[in-house]
Amino acid sequence: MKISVIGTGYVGLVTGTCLAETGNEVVCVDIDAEKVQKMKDGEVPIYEPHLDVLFDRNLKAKRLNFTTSLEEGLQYGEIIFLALPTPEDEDGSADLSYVLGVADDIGKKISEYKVIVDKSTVPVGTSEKVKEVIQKNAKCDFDVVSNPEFLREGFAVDDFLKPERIVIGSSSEKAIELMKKLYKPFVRSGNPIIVMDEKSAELTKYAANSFLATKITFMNEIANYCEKVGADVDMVRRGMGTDSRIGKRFLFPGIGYGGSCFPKDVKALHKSGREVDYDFQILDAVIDVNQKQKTILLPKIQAFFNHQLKDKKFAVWGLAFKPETDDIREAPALYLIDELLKEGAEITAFDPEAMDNVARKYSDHITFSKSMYDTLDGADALIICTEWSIFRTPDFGKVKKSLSNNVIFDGRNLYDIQDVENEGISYYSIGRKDVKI
Ligand SMILES: NC(=O)C1=CN([C@@H]2O[C@H](COP(=O)(O)OP(=O)(O)OC[C@H]3O[C@@H](n4cnc5c(N)ncnc54)[C@H](O)[C@@H]3O)[C@@H](O)[C@H]2O)C=CC1
Ligand SMILES: O=C(O)[C@H]1O[C@H](OP(=O)(O)OP(=O)(O)OC[C@H]2O[C@@H](n3ccc(=O)[nH]c3=O)[C@H](O)[C@@H]2O)[C@H](O)[C@@H](O)[C@@H]1O
Repeated sequence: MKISVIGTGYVGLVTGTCLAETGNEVVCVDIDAEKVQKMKDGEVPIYEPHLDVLFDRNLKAKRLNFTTSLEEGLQYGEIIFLALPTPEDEDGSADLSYVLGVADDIGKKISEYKVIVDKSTVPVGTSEKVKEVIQKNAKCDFDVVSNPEFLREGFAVDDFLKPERIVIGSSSEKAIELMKKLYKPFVRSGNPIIVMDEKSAELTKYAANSFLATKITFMNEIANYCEKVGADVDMVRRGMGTDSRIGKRFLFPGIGYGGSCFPKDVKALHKSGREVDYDFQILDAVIDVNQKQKTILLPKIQAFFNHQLKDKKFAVWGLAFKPETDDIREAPALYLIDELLKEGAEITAFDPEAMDNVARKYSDHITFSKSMYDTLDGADALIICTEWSIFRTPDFGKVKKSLSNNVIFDGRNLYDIQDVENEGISYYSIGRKDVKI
């Protein structure tokens, strides 16, 4: 099939590449000319495991193509995916200007039947709005489908190629059949294509993300409570997670959820509720708790250093909002670093992939190191913000020797308490017993 993808960011690039991988001919459109040129030259503009191999293969086979011309994109595909940003607006709602702006162009530029597929995360009722905007100028038939994307950064290729489910929201039999045909190669593992109305599909996406954010936040509260009463959240997590109704995943406490989606999507659903006079009280609490959780290590750091953080030097391991990505959008590490900088501390950081992105934002304030151990030179303490595999089994001898204050503050509970205690290192983590040497 001929496919166009409008917006070649994270979702657009993964969508385009994976659809080319199953034999479709794909044109990806982006307004960022520099990015388009890089992709044409064979460069993958994001760090995403395994994407480079698929990208390279399909680019060389000429099944994957890039352009800055929206007109070309809109003429090309019989199915047109919208993978455009829906960022947080000033009032917390989803900014639909990218999606509706392109919809306006679609109405003016299509001349034969097209299926317009919304892959962006959008509030309930957006597909109706998109339809209306296109309809204003359209001279041919078209259908609008809501097809939310559930991929996770770091596992995006696997999630796209072997999805647990595909949600298709549409009332058009013709569009549903085309979408089923397109997705047939991806459902070989028996996972379902779930067809529903557009509004339910749109809400499924927000409900899934908000539920997962709530699950994490609930565990963060349990962890905070564990500290007050002397329980160990690791034990509680394992005890709870074995109940199949609860499940083991997304129960890991830490310094809050971040990323380009959970924070904005929880806020957008909350705001959408307000618009119809519905108060999502649970989401109010999730937003509030998560905001505080990002700096939950700060009081522990302050107490350890008797509230004298001026000129203290901190080594920070991990900047990305989670491992296996270079994405720093809403990364908890950056919130904690901001607070430490405000108190006059100095930061030397290492992240396997995200340092370039952070350097662009914090060019004058953070020093970056070539290796995790280099950050420790002259540092008073080590702070861990992202659970990259490389941080899981460090040479504790080296860590201890380099740090002047022999203390680790761990926002991701990477180490066994007993192991760190045996090494003679003071250790503060989330929801577990502190080790005070
Ligand atoms: N990043 C993720 O892991 C996931 C994101 N989503 C949703 O997918 C949507 C897109 O997210 P990302 O891919 O992360 O966004 P992104 O910000 O990485 O990429 C968006 C791309 O669209 C381009 N663009 C903007 N206006 C354009 C226009 N008029 N014409 C052509 N290109 C244009 C930008 O230059 C950029 O390359 C959002 O609604 C997001 O919530 C859904 C699932 C996963
Ligand atoms: O809509 C989206 O963009 C995507 O948002 C999330 O994917 P992603 O943001 O890539 O990352 P997650 O793995 O979900 O992690 C999000 C945040 O939660 C945190 N987290 C996750 C799990 C956990 O147990 N504890 C925890 O603190 C992570 O550190 C991270 O900051 C969802 O998992 C995807 O299904 C969805 O498609």
